Amino acid sequence: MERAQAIERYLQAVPKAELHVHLEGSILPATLLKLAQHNGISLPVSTVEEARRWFQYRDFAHFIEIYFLISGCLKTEEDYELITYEFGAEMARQNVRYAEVTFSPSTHFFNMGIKHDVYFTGLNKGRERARTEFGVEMRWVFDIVRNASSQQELHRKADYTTSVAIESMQEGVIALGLGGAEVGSPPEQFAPWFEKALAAGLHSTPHAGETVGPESVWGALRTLGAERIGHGVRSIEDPSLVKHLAQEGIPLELCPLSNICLGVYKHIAEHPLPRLYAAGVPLSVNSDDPPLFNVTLNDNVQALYEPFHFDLDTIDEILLNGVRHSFLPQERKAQMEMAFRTEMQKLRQELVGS
Ligand SMILES: O=c1[nH]cnc2c1ncn2[C@@H]1O[C@H](CO)[C@@H](O)[C@H]1O
Repeated sequence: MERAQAIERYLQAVPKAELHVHLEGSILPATLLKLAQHNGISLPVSTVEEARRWFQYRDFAHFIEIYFLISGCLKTEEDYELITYEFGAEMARQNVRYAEVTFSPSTHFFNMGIKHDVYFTGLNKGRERARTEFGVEMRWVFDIVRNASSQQELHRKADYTTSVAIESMQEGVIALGLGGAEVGSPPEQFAPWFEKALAAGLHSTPHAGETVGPESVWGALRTLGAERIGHGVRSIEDPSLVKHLAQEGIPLELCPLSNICLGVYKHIAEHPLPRLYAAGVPLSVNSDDPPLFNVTLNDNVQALYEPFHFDLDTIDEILLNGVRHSFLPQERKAQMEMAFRTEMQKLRQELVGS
């Protein structure tokens, strides 16, 4: 029994890097209630307990509905600064040293009327305070929200997201993403914006293969220049795609507990992560929208030990993938991987004895 507890303590303490986590999906419930009240937004819940029960989803569309409501609770620069600062505090609690954090500018600009310099000044003030106070580093992934009521709206949102992402490259934005409901919104139509973003020097990491099958991952690889895939978990359904991902070394940003909470898989024991790993597909473990699933990144990491039964050396390698698959410059990645390895060895001796 105590070995299992020692391993749990080790997995909490070990340094990590996270590549797939949404800022608006990480707002702490108590903070969300305060923001809603302060900004005159009426939510169907008024206590943290009620919020936790509210975070149960009938299906993906229901999740997006709640996600949209939550995004609407943000109004001032201070609100954006607060949620980013608190995100940094949570990183420190999980021993996450580096995170590439997804944010959806078009929801705030078009749906809530918040100007770029309001939300982005807040985001970067919060990011800087978290760096100074907790020693955690964040970079931004701005994602195009794929759902729109018309082609014209889709173009407007994609144009806006891509241009603010390119404009903000010197202030921490490192990649263009693609989020929202995949059903009925295949990746191919977003090729022009990803072409523009890649040409400007941004990286490409669209969501694909989460709520739809392998064809969406093929589409993201072939037409969006995807260097990583958000989720991509349903690649498992196409052996030729699994082989391609392994041979080309294209990383998947897996979020196992998110897939259970959103009904992609019924039980964690049937999640394809072990099969993808065994097939040689590069993968990292991420939390996606932790408070919205009432879990933490460390709960996702713990799943590698129980129920996936990976040994600690393998778990350490999967955690180091969070550094290796990041969009940091090569030398920064090498430094960070070295520092993580040294700390892992020390913690393995101290906490597990092996
Ligand atoms: O797991 C996810 N898949 C797709 N979109 C997600 C996920 N988590 C959060 N979002 C967010 O949902 C919004 C849709 O309007 C987007 O902001 C997207 O980033």
